[in-house]
Amino acid sequence: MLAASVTNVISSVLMSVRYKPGDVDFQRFMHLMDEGFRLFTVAAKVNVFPVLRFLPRMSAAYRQLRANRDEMHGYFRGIIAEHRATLQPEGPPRDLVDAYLHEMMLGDDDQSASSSSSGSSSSSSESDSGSSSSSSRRDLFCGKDPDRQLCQIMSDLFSAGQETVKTTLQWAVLFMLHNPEVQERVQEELDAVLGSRSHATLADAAFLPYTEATICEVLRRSNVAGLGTTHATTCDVRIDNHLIPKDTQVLPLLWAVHMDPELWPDPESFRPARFLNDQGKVHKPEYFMPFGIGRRMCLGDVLAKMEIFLFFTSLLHAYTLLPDGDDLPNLDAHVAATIAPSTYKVGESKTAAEGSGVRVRARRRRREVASV
Ligand code: HEM
Repeated sequence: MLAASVTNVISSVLMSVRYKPGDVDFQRFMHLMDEGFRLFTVAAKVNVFPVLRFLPRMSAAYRQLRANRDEMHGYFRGIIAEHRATLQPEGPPRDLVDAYLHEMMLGDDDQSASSSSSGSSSSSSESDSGSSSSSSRRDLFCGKDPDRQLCQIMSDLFSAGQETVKTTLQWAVLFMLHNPEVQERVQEELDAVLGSRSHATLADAAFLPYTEATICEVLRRSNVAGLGTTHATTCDVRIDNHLIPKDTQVLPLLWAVHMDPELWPDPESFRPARFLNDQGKVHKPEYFMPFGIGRRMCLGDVLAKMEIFLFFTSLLHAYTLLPDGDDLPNLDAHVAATIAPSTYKVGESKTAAEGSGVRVRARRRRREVASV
């Protein structure tokens, strides 16, 4: 259920599509995504030891990854074709696909303008700059097959935007089961600020410091993207006594930053108060970096923070999350492209979503509490 909700955010932004959990397209998508993340961890070792690509298991993983990517791109090509057929060139873009198609059309206009001006007049500084901007636009759209670049952008945003937010919410629920006193304090704050309103809006965030601190602690403690992504040194770098030569691939281990006991005393324990100052206001130290840092930090951090806030507050305002039975689910993590919790149940299923990893029943919160 979480996967469907989170997927609908990114798929609306990208291509104005929304899925129901039982949709065949959606099920297939989730399968390709899950398999992709699993195979990626197998195949990624080849980046470090290229000789491994000759092992049958590795080459099979690569072949399957390629087949899955082609299937996904085939689906995206269908969406792009539909968009092209219904595109309003002068209208506001409906989504990212429209915005991209608009840019492509501008690229085509630039190209025809620059070829007609180069045929009719001698070069001027203006036409020089015009042709260089149109050629860079053409480069951006990958020359012969511009839709391929768009398909890849859609795949990247889909996989980066869906898995991370879904997994963070799964951790959030799990930490609430383990820390009922935190859950209760978040609910008290929501009751006080929202009153009888059914859910928070983004404008409420500034008045919910404990809730925001709790979300920060979920992001720190879960380390969903704890391995960062690969970067490279642009010059020789020395750290303590280690020389990292120019052009070395480097993985920023965000997990180590967030679990460093010198920065976060008792780092294993879940304590939202770490992110509150003496006045009870949210304080985020510079070494809190769940979305990375610098120019290539997460492109979706703003969207992700909005989504996590809205989903988390909606859940906790409507439900109290309880463990299924007496035993708490464990906090063991599965390390793949992301760091995810093991499958677990929450209470009994109210909505009987068979096959989902998270089952939220929990009591509907007493409305009289909300109105106090
Ligand atoms: C809780 C949710 C998320 C977390 C924890 C997260 C974390 C990260 C991290 C650590 C990086 C690597 C930064 C670096 O290399 O230094 C990254 C990159 C990226 N993320 Fe996210 N992310 C999240 C959600 C999203 C969403 C919702 C989107 C898309 C809408 C997204 C799109 C991307 C993209 C495109 C990159 C690559 C950026 C680049 O290389 O320039 N992420 N993310």
